Amino acid sequence: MNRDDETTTHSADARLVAPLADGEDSAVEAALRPKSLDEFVGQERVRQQLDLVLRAARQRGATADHVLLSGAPGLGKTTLSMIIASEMNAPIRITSGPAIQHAGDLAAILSSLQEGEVLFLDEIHRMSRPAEEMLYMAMEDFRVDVIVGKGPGATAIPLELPPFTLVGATTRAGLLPPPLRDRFGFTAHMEFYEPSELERVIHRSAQLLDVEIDTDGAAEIAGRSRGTPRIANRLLRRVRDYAQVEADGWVDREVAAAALKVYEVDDRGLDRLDRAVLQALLKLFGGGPVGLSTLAVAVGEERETVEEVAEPFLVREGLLARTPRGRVATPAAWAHLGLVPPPASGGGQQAAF
Ligand SMILES: Nc1ncnc2c1ncn2[C@@H]1O[C@H](COP(=O)(O)OP(=O)(O)OP(=O)(O)O)[C@@H](O)[C@H]1O
Repeated sequence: MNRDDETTTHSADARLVAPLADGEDSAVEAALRPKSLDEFVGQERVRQQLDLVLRAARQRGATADHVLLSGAPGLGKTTLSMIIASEMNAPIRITSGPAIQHAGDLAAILSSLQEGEVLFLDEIHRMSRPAEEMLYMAMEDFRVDVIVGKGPGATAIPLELPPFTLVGATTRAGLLPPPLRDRFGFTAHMEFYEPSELERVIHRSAQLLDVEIDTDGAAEIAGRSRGTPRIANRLLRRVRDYAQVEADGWVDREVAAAALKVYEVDDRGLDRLDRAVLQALLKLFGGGPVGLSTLAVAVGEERETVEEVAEPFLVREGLLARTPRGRVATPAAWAHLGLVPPPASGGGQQAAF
């Protein structure tokens, strides 16, 4: 799923549990970002490996190897790139694949880098082909060929670059051409966070935002955050509003649960759209199988919204299965909505999932 897909639908935009940043997130996130590897919660394996890569580079007095970070939105790729720069005591330049449509755009950025600078290229899989090819040489030889002129008279002028560290981020490592993937010295896949890790994220953010929260309150929010720190931080801010107005600013389990009920985020992190999809699947179609288009019409949404915004989380949670014959609810979906599968229909088929 790319950003365009996720942001074109109004349902996706308005969602409290959307993994992509909204305007408010961007304003607050800078204040909540961990500044060092020690402060970065979870992702133990990635953290350990990255720590070694950076320490070794520092000891050698060299620029760190290029790093590729892959994983879903909101798991901390931008944060980690800033940490890499700060651990290497280097400046950072931030850009993204869609912003680099021409090789010349990339040449301009690369030629203005300082020695040792970190270049963070978000959504690297969305860069144009000519820019991508220029990047190969830049990564490997710290050199680019700038083409001057057009047609038979065009000449390539080689341009030396200072050594730099490229940090590429992608939600879809599988879309990267192998020659690009192979040029990264270190590749890290970021996983969704465990509830206990999200609890630590929430406690840390609560402290920075001056929110009083107890362990149970943090656990309640963590369980609804869909494994994603960005969502955890966003839910915390909404709970803070509720607590301020209704509970003297204090957040415990009851306050967190009551707040998130107001915002229609249930105890598993499903929101209204997710539940509408499940409810239609169970109540109107007996648990499926039902075609995606039919399901979308039943919930009054675009096909893409159901497929790209609601379904990935439902599938990940084991509530819905995509089969060649259509969408099918799992036994967990019936249980989650407190419904009993009809004996003669979906129930039997669902046992297979
Ligand atoms: N491991 C972590 N510990 C604490 N906070 C985290 C962690 N990972 C992410 N966050 C917080 O979550 C928010 C989103 O993180 P970030 O912007 O780095 O995600 P991202 O993976 O780059 O997302 P996107 O791809 O959508 O830009 C930030 O506010 C950041 O502080």
